[in-house]
Amino acid sequence: MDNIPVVDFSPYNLGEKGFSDGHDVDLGRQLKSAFTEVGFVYLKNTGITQEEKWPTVEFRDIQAAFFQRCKELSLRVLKVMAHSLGLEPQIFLHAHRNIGSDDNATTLRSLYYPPVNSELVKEGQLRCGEHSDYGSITLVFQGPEGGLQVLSRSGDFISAPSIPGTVLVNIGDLMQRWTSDLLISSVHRVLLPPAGDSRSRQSLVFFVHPDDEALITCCDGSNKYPAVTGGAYLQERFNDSYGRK
Ligand SMILES: O=C(O)CCC(=O)C(=O)O
Ligand SMILES: [Fe+2]
Repeated sequence: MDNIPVVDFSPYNLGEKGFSDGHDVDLGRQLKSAFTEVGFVYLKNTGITQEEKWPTVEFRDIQAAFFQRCKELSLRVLKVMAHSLGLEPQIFLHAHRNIGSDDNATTLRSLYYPPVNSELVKEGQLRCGEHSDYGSITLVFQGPEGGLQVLSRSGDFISAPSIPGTVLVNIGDLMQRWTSDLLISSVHRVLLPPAGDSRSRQSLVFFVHPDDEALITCCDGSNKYPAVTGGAYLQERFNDSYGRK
């Protein structure tokens, strides 16, 4: 699979109550296949609408409500993931009980990329450098400008444009470790706009992390990676990134 699949999330749409009952095998299979092969998926019919993405008025209240919607969607995705891997359905949810509190590092970030003067651009410059995300999963809401690219297994960068009516979801490094490298945390980047395109770029990104105290052990029972708490893992990654020993 060398493109990012679009998967219909209707069975777990936020408008549907009682998602804890039963599960959709087909949806789980599609999600698992996307996360094992590309590490990214577009979810459609999530219940989060196009309009909700772009809060403009009464920002704080809207932001808090949007955070809550993202949290709920993330928990549903984590639940389907657990099912799809044949794991105890609550395994990921149990480790994400404190999203939105001080004991959990999950954040909603508003990322503004200023306009670029193409005459000043140097060879190889990017809007956002190549990286993978640290946490469990990430929800990405992009504007229409596009520019996001994902490194595929074959070694090529593939475009991940904004697809109206979908939420782009990707696996983070800690989830890859948790699943003993079954689900993949793909490297991605944001390109500069094409020459002459002087638009800014706006995205909203919901980075999901397990609770600081949650103990993450390889879910297949192997000892591929030692157990680590969500908090300690994140601290380690920040230390590496920011050069602190
Ligand atoms: O702005 C985007 O579309 C994605 C940014 C990103 O990958 C990140 O901040 O981790
Ligand atoms: Fe990222």
